[in-house]
Amino acid sequence: MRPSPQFGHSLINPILHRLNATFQPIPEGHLPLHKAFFSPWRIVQEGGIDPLLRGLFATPAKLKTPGQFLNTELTEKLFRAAHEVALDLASLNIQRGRDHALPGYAEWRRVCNLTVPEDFDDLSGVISSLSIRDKLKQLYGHPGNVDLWVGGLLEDPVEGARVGPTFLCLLVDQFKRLREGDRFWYENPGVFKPEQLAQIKQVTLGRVLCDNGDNITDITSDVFVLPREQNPAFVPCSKLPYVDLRIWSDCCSDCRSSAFPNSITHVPTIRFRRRAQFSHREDREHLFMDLDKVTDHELKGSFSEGSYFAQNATQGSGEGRAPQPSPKLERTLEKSKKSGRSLGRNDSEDDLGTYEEDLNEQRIEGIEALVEQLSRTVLELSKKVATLEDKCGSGDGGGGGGRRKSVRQRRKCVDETGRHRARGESWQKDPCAICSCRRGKVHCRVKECPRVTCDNPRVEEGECCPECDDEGEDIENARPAPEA
Ligand code: HEM
Repeated sequence: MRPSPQFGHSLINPILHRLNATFQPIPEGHLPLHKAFFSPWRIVQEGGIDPLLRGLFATPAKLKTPGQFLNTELTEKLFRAAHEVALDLASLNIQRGRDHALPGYAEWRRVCNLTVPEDFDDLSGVISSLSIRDKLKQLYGHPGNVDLWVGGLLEDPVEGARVGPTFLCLLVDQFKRLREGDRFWYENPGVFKPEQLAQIKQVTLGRVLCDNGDNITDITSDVFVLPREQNPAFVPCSKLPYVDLRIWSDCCSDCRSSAFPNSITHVPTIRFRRRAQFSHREDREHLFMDLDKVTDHELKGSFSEGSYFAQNATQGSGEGRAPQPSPKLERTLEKSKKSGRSLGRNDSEDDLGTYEEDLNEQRIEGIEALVEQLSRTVLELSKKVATLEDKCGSGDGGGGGGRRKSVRQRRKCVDETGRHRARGESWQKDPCAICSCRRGKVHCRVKECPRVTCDNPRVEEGECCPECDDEGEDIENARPAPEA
């Protein structure tokens, strides 16, 4: 519900504080809000974005008081630089709610199972200031006419919150719906791996400011709490946890193959297990690395070709040089390369067994999905082939002329010399065999010869059967042989 998050307008500070690296005001000084509108040049010429960011986390937000809900920079001078007559943010908020035909404040209280006021005294429990209730009565006449943004904003805050019960209810409901209606919600199973989620959850707004400022080096541990409320007031940015993006690395053991669109690494839905070297320090402990003996430097150096560090390392020696593995680690890597296994915690000359298990696990995870996908494809293709076969073998009935023609063509034959034979055609394949074309297939009958008893039978040219010189002596009558 749009008006409820607009409660944020009541928290806007009329002054933008601008602080230098030691949290002192910059020479150009702080900035009245209306002078900040439509003046991006100030960021370029007046010290960049860092002074503004420091002002946001190191100075208090505006206090919402019964005397002032929105500061006059917003109600009297909004966008004055761009409009001949300045705008009024409060009026805009009220008007926009009416544009959308939103029910009034009292109706929303009903939605939230809160008491519905019949007169303005009924509101004394949630809007304790009598003068405010009187002003409302004067303006609206009846509680049923009060706009949601106005009534919600005027409620006394619930303990521990910056909003009253109505906005609290609507904000909770809104954000709950946003989360539950979002199938890509980052905490949903399958959206991120647990170790990636762990990385995301440790990020703070402070980390975001450190990473996105030009040169913010110190910050409060909790940017929502004033420095004076924290001990120490400021910490170096390096102390705040950061996202380790190596956990998102999708490289399988050979990144070169990922250049080929049909390689296994590009088959959708297949994600390979993360390599042990890319794990958190905590994870690495059970993912084989002997951390007691291997330093972080060695660990980075141990990344093989295609790894994050190898890809980003500057060639050559000197400062940008890629960290090199220690001789011990190199030997271990060499050994694991030869055996085709990944590095293991208990790696030793004699102990090779556990790695094979891990490697298999890694492969099966991808291959199972691939096999499943291929099986589905094969099944679909088989169905299509069966359908086509059905259509072709269903005789001449049905189908268009084109199809009948193709069926007739299919019923032609090709003989042993590669010559086309018409349906029903017969030909002498050789002196002993007569063939014919039937239903697209060549059928041959081989002549059966009579038995001969002479010692030197002869086969005349163009004849099939052997004969003795003494013709007819021992010859039985020829009869057709069964179909070949
Ligand atoms: C200098 C600070 C700010 C200025 C000048 C400002 C100004 C505005 C303006 C002009 C609108 C459009 C009003 C309309 O015509 O309907 C708007 C909408 C809105 N503002 Fe702000 N705002 C500021 C800060 C904030 C903050 C801190 C929050 C919340 C924490 C907030 C929440 C919203 C929301 C939820 C809308 C409605 C957005 C929509 O309709 O899609 N604003 N704001």
